[in-house]
This record gives sequence, structure tokens and C-alpha cells, in this order.
Amino acid sequence: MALRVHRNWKRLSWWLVLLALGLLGLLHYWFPVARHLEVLIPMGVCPLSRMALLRDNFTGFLHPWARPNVLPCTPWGAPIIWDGIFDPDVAQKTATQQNFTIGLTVFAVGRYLEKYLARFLETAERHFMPGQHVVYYVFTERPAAVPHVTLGPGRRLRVQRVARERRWQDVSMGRMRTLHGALGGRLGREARFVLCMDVDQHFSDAFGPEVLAESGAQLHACHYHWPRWLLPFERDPRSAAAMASDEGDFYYHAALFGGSVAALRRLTAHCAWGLRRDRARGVEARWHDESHLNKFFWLHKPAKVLSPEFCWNPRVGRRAEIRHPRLLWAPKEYSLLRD
Ligand SMILES: CC(=O)N[C@H]1[C@@H](OP(=O)(O)OP(=O)(O)OC[C@H]2O[C@@H](n3ccc(=O)[nH]c3=O)[C@H](O)[C@@H]2O)O[C@H](CO)[C@H](O)[C@@H]1O
Ligand SMILES: [Mn+2]
Repeated sequence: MALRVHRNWKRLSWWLVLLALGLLGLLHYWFPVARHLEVLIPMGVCPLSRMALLRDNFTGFLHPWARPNVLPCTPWGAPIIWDGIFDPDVAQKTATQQNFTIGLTVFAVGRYLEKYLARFLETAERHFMPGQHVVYYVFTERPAAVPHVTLGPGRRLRVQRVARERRWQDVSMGRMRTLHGALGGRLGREARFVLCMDVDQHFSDAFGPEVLAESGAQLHACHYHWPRWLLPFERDPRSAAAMASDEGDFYYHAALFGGSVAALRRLTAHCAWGLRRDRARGVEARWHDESHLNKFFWLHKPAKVLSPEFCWNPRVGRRAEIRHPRLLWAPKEYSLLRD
């Protein structure tokens, strides 16, 4: 009798193990499938009258018809730049005629320096604004450890020391205040446009003046098909970054934003103020500086929006609408990088 109970119990536990493994397998299978189905959620439509007039400050008239399946404009009439709707040669020519310097800022604090900075700069030398005047601004607590990268003609690299914050969130958030200071100093004097980027990514294809605008925001690769109410904006009304459920246009990625010096001074001032007020109230927005950036772009609409091709997450997998990704996220290795 005891033996039979024991045998039945053994058989049952085997079934339970198999069932659990099966469920896990299904979950594993369905998660990517759900990611693929996401593309079926429409991004919205651009009215025909607006499509015909879609212009860009560097490339002139755009060709939204070349990409019939993507959203080429925002509700306020700004272009969303997708591969194929602009002519990179025209952008290049216009920028060359205007003869200005483009700033590219990047922070490499703590282990992020050894892990990412060399590849970021080396690939930028290959793909970022070729033929233009470029000044890189690297912010780090260890200027001596910045790798030596051979720069092309008309390209310079400046290193500025920053204090090392203890928490990675504070490093990330502290960027707004530091950038505000730099834009008010030498960076602001020598550059006409500035792009501000995360370091945990690398360039993979031509990244030219078509991205430049008075103010420019990047569609987040993981959220550009999601309905507004699902977007991960800050919802806690105590935070300066709070957005109501009926607010928000798109979810923008803080790994890349840019604009003129004046516009970026306003953006960084707004975000630094919000971050300071939150700290005084003892709250921290869900996605840190990115939440405040999203609030800013909700209040002050960007003049240009970049498609996810300009800052793509390869882990999302292949997508027909992502033709030539230009900047690729590095795999997240937080356990190695963050304390
Ligand atoms: C999908 C996702 O998870 N997004 C959030 C996450 O982005 P990320 O996971 O991309 O953040 P991150 O670790 O890349 O940090 C942002 C950037 O700050 C710099 N850095 C940061 C820490 C450090 O110790 N040293 C250093 O140099 C570096 O340039 C880095 O690229 O976190 C960010 C920082 O809060 C934002 O909130 C993002 O919304
Ligand atoms: Mn990052």
C-alpha cells in the first residue's frame, strides 16, 4: 500500500515537472512572438495634405511616399525621419555650405569607460557626420583613462572631468546639470548643434546631418508601437516629470537627443530643475532623467523626431520597417557595470 502511494506520488511529481517545463517553454516562445505582433499596432496616420508639404531643415522636401508603412509626421507637423524619406547627399551638402561644428557629448563614468567608450568613439569616427566639423565632449572622472582614438581632419576630442556619483542613477541624472554647464561654456561657443548620447551603444551605419534640428528627439525602440496609455511615463503626481494618462505624444529615448545650443540649454535647465525638485521632495522618477526628458518634449514639442533606426535595440529582432539601423544598443550587462 505504502509502496503504491509512493509510486503514484513519484509519477505525479514527474508530471508536475514536465508541466512546469512546458509552461516555461511556452512563455519563452510567446514573449518574442508578442514582440513580433506589436508591429501590427498602427503608429497613426499622417494626413495627405501634411505629407505633401513635409520638409526638413537640412534635406528640403522629404519623400514620405517612399515608406508607405511607417508614420512620417507627428500630430504637430514635425517630420519623423525614416531611412529612404530623405536624401543624405542633400543633407550633407546643406550642412557643408553652412560650415558649422557639431558637438557630440558622451558620459563614461566608472566601468562604462573601459567597457564602451573606445568602440563608441571608433565607430563614430567611421559613421558620425563624415566630412563635417565635429567636436566630441567626453565627460569622465578619469580623464587619463580615455582611450586614444585617431581622429579624422576637422575633428577634435575634449575631455572634461566630472565627479563620480555613487549610484548609477545619480550618474545618469547628473548629466543634465553637467550638460547645462558645458552648453553655457566652451561647448556652447564652439558648436552650432549638439547631440547628447549614452555610451553603451555603437554606430553601425551613416549618421549624418539629416538628424540635426532646432530640437530633436529619438523614438524608443521598445515602445514606438505601443498605445499612449501603456507608455512608461512617470505617473506619480508628486514628481515634476508626472504625466496624466491622456498626456504624451511618443515615448522618447534619453540615449539620444539633440538640438541647437539655445534649445538644449532650455531642455537641460528644465530637466535639471525637475530632478532637483524631485530630490527635495524625496521622489525619483521611474526612468530618471528620461522621465523628465519626456515631460519636457511633451511641453515643448521637438522640431524633428528620429525613427528607431537611429537608435536600435538588436534584441528586438529583425523588423521590415527597420532597414538600416545606424546606432545599436550594446547588450545590457548591468551586473558587471552597476554596483
Ligand atoms: C531601457 C532602460 O532601461 N532605460 C533606462 C536606463 O537606460 P540605460 O540602461 O541605457 O542606462 P545606462 O546604464 O546606459 O546609463 C545611462 C548613461 O549614463 C552613463 N553612465 C551611467 C552610469 C554609470 O555608472 N556610468 C556612466 O557613464 C553612460 O553614458 C550611460 O550610457 O537607465 C537610464 C538611466 O537612468 C534611463 O532611465 C533609461 O530610461
Ligand atoms: Mn544606455
